[in-house]
Amino acid sequence: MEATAESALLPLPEEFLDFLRENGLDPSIYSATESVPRYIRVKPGNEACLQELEAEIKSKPLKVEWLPEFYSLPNDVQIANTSLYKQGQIYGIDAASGAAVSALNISAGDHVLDLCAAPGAKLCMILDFLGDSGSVTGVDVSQHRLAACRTLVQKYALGNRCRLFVADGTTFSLVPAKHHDCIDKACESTCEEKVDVFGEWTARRPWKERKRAARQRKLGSAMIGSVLVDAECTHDGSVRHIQKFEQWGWETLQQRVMNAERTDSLTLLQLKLLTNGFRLLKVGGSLVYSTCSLTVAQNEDIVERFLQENASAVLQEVDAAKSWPCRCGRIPKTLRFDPSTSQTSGLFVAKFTKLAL
Ligand SMILES: C[S@@+](CC[C@H](N)C(=O)[O-])C[C@H]1O[C@@H](n2cnc3c(N)ncnc32)[C@H](O)[C@@H]1O
Repeated sequence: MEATAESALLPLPEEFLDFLRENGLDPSIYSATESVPRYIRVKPGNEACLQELEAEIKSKPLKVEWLPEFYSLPNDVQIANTSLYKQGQIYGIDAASGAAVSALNISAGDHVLDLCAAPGAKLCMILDFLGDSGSVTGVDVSQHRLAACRTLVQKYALGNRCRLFVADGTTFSLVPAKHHDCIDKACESTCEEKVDVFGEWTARRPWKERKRAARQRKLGSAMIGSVLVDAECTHDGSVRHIQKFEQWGWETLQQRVMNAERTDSLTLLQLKLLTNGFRLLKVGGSLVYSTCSLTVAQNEDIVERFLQENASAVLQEVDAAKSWPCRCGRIPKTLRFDPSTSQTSGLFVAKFTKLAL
């Protein structure tokens, strides 16, 4: 695959540039990678430890003024070997991902559903927001990715308010099929097989608390005030992800990102995940739909189709976004982060609430 003059500065194949043009995306996004820093989030209350980090990496973490607890580092700094990372005091998470979680406006005591939870950076942030009350239910269809999520939750000592399920988010119900009757046949087959594989995981909790949690589970979706649908997508907005194809081979990029059939089935999956997440949301609650794709097909088109099919859904303004370095999507109130506008990874964010009809 040969690079054209236009792509001379970009190590991108012509097919990918065509994909970007077809989706109205500016290829120069991918040349802004040098200016996109690496981001970390500090566990709440641990900001004093940053001096130690500075000494270790020999670079000063810079406060991200628009997002509490976030700091930027030069993009070539590796944090995996730092003692603060190993001790579970800092997280590696892009600022745009942090913004998607912030958009939910979670407060202590909320019950939150994370429908595509693994590997779990956003789920950990939600748990940190909740503090000592409320709960998070994390769901992911991939067993090995959810195992990584579980490891992360344990590392950051956040297990007490979290339960994780290997299940299909398009049919997941809060009360798993293993213990209760399923709502429909499709759910039955998917949930039973998947939930049995991994089961429900929680850290050890006192008996009283478990009893209360079981009561809350019975109340089911009436409790779910916030839902995050960070949907599976082509990841084309993640420049770091796209760069990895240089090693993996550009032909895999063709299969995973540009394959039209795969994209069609992905958009269907995205719509189903959004629809099911919304079904489980209580009236007046908030749902954030996000993807790390920048294509309209996986973002605004999904939002439009979803709004057409769900009369009780309305788009909401993300108030905090007034001070965020992002731009509006094609639909008012939706948000787009990208490397050149935001100096973050690419991310689309739409926030909905549910009306009582
Ligand atoms: C963009 S990633 C989520 C990242 C995660 N929110 C985080 O912050 O680490 C999308 C996830 O969706 C999961 N997924 C794909 N299809 C799914 C489905 N039908 N139900 C639930 N999860 C699914 C994938 O396994 C993947 O882990």
